[in-house]
Amino acid sequence: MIDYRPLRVAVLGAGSVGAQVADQLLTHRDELAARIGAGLELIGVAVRDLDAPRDTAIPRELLTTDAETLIVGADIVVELMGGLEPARTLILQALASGADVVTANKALLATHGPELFEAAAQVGAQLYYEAAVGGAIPIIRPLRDSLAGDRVQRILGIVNGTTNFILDRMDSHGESMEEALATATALGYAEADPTADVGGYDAAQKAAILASLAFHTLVPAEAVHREGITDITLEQVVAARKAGYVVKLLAICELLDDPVTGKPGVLARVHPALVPLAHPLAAVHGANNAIFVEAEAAGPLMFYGAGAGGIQTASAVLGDVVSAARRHVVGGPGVAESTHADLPVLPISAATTRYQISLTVADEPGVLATVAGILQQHGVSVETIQQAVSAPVGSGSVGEATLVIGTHEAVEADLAATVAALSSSSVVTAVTSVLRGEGL
Ligand SMILES: NC(=O)C1=CN([C@@H]2O[C@H](COP(=O)(O)OP(=O)(O)OC[C@H]3O[C@@H](n4cnc5c(N)ncnc54)[C@H](O)[C@@H]3O)[C@@H](O)[C@H]2O)C=CC1
Ligand SMILES: N[C@@H](CC=O)C(=O)O
Ligand code: NA
Repeated sequence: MIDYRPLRVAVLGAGSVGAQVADQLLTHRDELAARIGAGLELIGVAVRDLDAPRDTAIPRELLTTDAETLIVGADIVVELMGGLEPARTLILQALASGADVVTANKALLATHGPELFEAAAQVGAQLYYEAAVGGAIPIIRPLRDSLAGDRVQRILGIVNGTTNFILDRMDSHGESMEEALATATALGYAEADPTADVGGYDAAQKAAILASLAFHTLVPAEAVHREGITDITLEQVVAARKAGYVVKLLAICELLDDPVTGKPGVLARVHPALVPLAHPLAAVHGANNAIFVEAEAAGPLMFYGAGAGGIQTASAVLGDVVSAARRHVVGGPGVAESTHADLPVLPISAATTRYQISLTVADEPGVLATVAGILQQHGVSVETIQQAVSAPVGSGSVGEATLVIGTHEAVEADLAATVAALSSSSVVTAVTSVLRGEGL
C-alpha cells in the first residue's frame, strides 16, 4: 500500500529526451508508484514555445514557459533543456530549495560540475546524471556505486552516438559526413549544435565526467585532449577498412606515470583512432556506445548499448527519478562526489599509443632507408611498412610512391616529433594521414 505523499516532479525542456520522459511519467504512473512506494505527480513541463510540435503528446495544461515558477515546490526537478544557461541557474535554484535534480546535461556538468555538486551538498540534496554519459547505458552508477570499492585504472570507449553513427554510415554506405550528420540530427542523436558532436566536445565532456568519477580527481573538460572527426575523410575510412580497421572516435581516460616527472597523473583524450576489425569496438554500430572499464580487482568490464536517442536516454533519466524518489520515501544518505585523489591532469604528450602514418615520397632509391632512419632517430619502432600505390611518373620528373607506416607503441611526444620530422624531410612530398591505433 502506498501511503507516502505524491512526489512533485517538474520537467524542464520537452525536446528529444524531455518529451519522452514526460510521456513515460504519465504512461507508467501506476507502475512507477508501485516501485517507489509513492506516486510521481508531473506538475509541469517547461517549454520555450507552447505550440511547438513534439515527439509525444503532453497535455496542454502541463505546459508552461515559466520554468522558474514551475520548480518552486517541486521535489524532483528534471533538467533536459541542455546548454549552460538558464540550465545552471535553474538547477542551482532547485537545489537551493532542497529539491533533488536529475540532468542529462554533460556540457553543464563538465563546465560547472563542482559548483553544482557543492550546492547540492550544502542542502543535502542529490544531483543525478546517469543520462549524461552513454545515454541509456548504466555507467555512472556502476562507476560511482558498484566499483566504489575498487581502483579503476583505465576507461576506453565510444561515448558519442552521433559520430559513431556518422563514421559507421561512411564505412558501410559510403555516405559523406554531411549526409550522415543530417540523418543523425533527424533521429534526435545530435546536440542542438552538432559541432559539439563532430568537433569531439561532447565526447570530451563525457570523458571529463568519467575520469573525474573513476579517478576521484577533478578533470575539467578543457583538460581533455580533444580531436573531433571533422578532418576524417571518406578516403581514410575506405583505406582503413581495406587494411583491416575501422575508424572510431574514442575516449580514453587512464592513470599514468608522467614520462617526464615519473609521478602519477590522469590523462583523458578524445580522438579518432584505427580499431582492428576483430576488436569488439569495431562491432559497435549506429548510435550505440561501448565503454570498457579496467579495474584492479574486477578486471576488464564492458558496458554496451544505446548511447543516444530520445526514448533510450529517457530510460536513464527515469532510473534517476526513481532513485531520487525512493530516497524521499525510505531516506538514506545518498551519494557524494569525491575528488580526494587530487591527481594532476597530464598532457597528451604523456600518452603511449601507436600511429599509422601515410606519406607520399619520391620514388627513388634510398627513400625507404631515410624514412626508417627518421623514425629510429625519434625512438619510434616500425611495425609495418607498405608501399601502397605508385603514382605514374611525370615526364622528366621523379615519380611518387605512397608509404603506409604502422608503428609499435611509443610515447605520443616522440610520435608527434616523428611526424614533424617526416613532414619537413626533403624525400617526403606530403604526410597525407596520421591516425592513432588503439586495441591493436
Ligand atoms: N538526444 C540525446 O540522445 C541525448 C541528449 N542528452 C542531453 O539531454 C539534454 C536534452 O537533449 P535533447 O532532448 O536531445 O535536446 P533538444 O534540443 O531536442 O531539447 C531541448 C529542449 O529544451 C527546450 N529549451 C531550451 N531552453 C529552454 C528554456 N529556457 N525554457 C524552456 N525550454 C527550453 C528547447 O526548446 C528544446 O525543445 C541535453 O543536455 C543533451 O546533451 C543526453 C544524452 C542523449
Ligand atoms: N549528441 C550525443 C547525445 C548523447 O549524449 C551523442 O550523439 O552521443
Ligand atoms: Na548512461
